[in-house]
Amino acid sequence: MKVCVIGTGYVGLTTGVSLAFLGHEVTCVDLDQAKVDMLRGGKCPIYEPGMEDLLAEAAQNLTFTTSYEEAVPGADVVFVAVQTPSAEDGSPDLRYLRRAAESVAQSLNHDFTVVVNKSTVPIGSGNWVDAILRDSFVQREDRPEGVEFAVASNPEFLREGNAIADTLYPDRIVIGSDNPRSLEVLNRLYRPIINQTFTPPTFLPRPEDANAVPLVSTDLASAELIKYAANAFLALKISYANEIGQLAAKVGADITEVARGMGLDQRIGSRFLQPGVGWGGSCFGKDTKALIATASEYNLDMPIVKAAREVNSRQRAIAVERLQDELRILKGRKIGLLGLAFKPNTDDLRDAPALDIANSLIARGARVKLHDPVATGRFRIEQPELAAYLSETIDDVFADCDAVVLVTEWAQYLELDWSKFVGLMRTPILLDGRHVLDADRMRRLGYRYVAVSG
Ligand SMILES: NC(=O)c1ccc[n+]([C@@H]2O[C@H](COP(=O)([O-])OP(=O)(O)OC[C@H]3O[C@@H](n4cnc5c(N)ncnc54)[C@H](O)[C@@H]3O)[C@@H](O)[C@H]2O)c1
Ligand SMILES: O=c1ccn([C@@H]2O[C@H](COP(=O)(O)OP(=O)(O)O[C@H]3O[C@H](CO)[C@@H](O)[C@H](O)[C@H]3O)[C@@H](O)[C@H]2O)c(=O)[nH]1
Repeated sequence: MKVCVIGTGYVGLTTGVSLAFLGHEVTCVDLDQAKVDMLRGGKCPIYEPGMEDLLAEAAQNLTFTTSYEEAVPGADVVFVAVQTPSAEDGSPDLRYLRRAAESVAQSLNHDFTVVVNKSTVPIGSGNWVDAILRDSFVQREDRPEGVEFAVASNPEFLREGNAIADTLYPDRIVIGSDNPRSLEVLNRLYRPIINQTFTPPTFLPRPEDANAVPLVSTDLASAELIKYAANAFLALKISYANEIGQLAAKVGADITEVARGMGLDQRIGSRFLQPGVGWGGSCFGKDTKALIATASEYNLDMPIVKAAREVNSRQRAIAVERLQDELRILKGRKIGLLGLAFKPNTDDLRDAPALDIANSLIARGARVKLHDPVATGRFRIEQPELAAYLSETIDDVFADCDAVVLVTEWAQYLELDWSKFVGLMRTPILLDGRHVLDADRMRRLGYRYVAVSG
């Protein structure tokens, strides 16, 4: 099938490259010429494991352009995957979506095109996009005859760092549509994934437990709400683990053991109970805020979602308090942070806990040293005022340091020979921001091991 994808960020690029890999003819549009140039050269503008390999495997079915006219005409499906960041009042800023929809309408010329919203958007946006498309289309002087289109919602559930596996082997596919023809088109598009009939990429074999993928076919509003409800649930699951973690620290319980004991109950499940400095990234913060903003439009309070947000920001503050408890005075102390990206296997720094922790330490007069195995290039561009604090080497982070915080659990850090670094520190305080290090072993090596919850 002929597919167009608007936006080549984390979601658009993964969607476009994966569909091309499955054999569809895909054209990806982005307004950012630099991104398009990189992608044309086979280079990936984001750090996403496997993406360059998949780009290479799918190259014959893939085109990148800045031109809607080159991409939209003749497409059976147009995915819109532009950013929807938070506006001042917490609601999503839909400017990028509006502009994309207006541009799509200028180039529609096929007998039937499904315009699929993949961006995370407030409930009701499907109808809003439909209205923009129709208004813009009827105003076209060159409006072709016999053109039909319909809007569908197909929320995305990929995790950064795991984007390709989440796309090829998803837990479910959700399609919201009030139009049977759209459903039929999207069913056809996704059939290789739904039935798991494709040959897996060489670098990413099909997991042994991969089964046929459930398709949730529903109305537009329900599909849009599923996305927010799922993200808010995951966010509050982590916040709950962190809230219990604070109590565990007071009563002398081990939150890792508590989370394990809870998670083995299949009704609870062990995933997303990892305690620590809490969640960051471009989605949980923005989407919980948006859910609260949408509910307030209907005079509805969302106390559980609000509490999840509160607990999450408290965790970042607690990390700094733990250091203060250990060192008493933070002014003049040298504190190293290991990990800047909001989680491992990505260079995404959006709402990364490390940024708040670093800024808070600097505000208290500490001298910070920042390290990340992958995200420093992006960090220099996005956080120029903090760039001077970057360390090139792990030795430099530890040298003469009063405390080191493991903020992001990159494999490189977990696999460090920790015995090598303890002697470099002025005081060997190690704050485990993710509860992933072996506390007993670290203590045996001479560290004063402290965790965020405990
Ligand atoms: N990042 C994730 O893990 C993730 C997962 C699921 C859902 N989402 C949602 O998907 C959407 C996209 O997120 P993202 O992280 O991929 O964003 P992103 O910022 O990485 O990428 C958006 C891309 O769209 C391009 N763009 C903006 N306006 C455009 C236009 N009018 N025409 C063409 N290109 C345009 C930008 O240049 C950018 O490259 C958001 O709504 C987000 O909430 C994100
Ligand atoms: O037990 C856990 C699990 C995660 N995290 C943190 O939570 C954040 C989010 O992690 P993750 O969900 O793995 O990453 P994202 O790429 O932000 O993915 C989330 O947000 C996406 C955007 O909407 C959705 O598509 C995904 O389904 C959803 O998991 C990160 O800071 C993690 O460090 C924890 O603190 N404890």
